Amino acid sequence: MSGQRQPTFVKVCGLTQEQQIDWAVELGYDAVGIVVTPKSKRYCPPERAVALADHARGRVTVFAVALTHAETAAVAGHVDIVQIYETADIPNLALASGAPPEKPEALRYFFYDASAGSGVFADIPDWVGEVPGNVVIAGGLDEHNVADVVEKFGPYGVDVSSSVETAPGVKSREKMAAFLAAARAPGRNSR
Ligand SMILES: O=C(O)c1ccccc1N[C@@H]1O[C@H](COP(=O)(O)O)[C@@H](O)[C@H]1O
Repeated sequence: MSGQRQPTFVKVCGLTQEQQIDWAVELGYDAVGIVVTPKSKRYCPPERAVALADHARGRVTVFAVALTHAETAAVAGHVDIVQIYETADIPNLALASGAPPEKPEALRYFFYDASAGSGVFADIPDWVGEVPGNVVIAGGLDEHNVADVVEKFGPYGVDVSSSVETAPGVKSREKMAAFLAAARAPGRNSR
């Protein structure tokens, strides 16, 4: 390691329209998430999810987000990373959980997420700062609390959905810009 600090990885999740992906790319987000579990209020059915993924691919890292591996089957070949709330034997796995991962070394990313898109923030346990690898913190983050979370835990990245919306699945370019600026505020880029 050179000791040089990398900017915090920032993902925006629950995008439902091509324009929202364009905003994420223009603003400089590292990754976008397309939600493919029918249990979500931001659900994109397979045809829409594939269209969105194809629109984004090569411009930004694309995540398919679901509760189970099975829910990602239709879109998995069109995305870079599969983010699910159970383990699976796949190379591009982002495991999301509110509990410590058993095999962090097998993961591309570990998402500490106790919210699953609810937008509710709760105190983050100290063990999150000890998990090795690419740890991304999610769950009720917004432009007002994200800098403190980055400063306290020094995660690889952060993820947001609810707080950059005006309604479920309806992202606001202004809110997305404000969140990104707060996440990468000078002196807070600690990965
Ligand atoms: O966004 C959803 O609807 C969703 C549904 C099921 C699983 C995960 C979901 N989103 C993920 O939730 C977190 C945090 O979201 P929020 O900022 O609290 O609204 C994030 O990791 C999304 O990827």
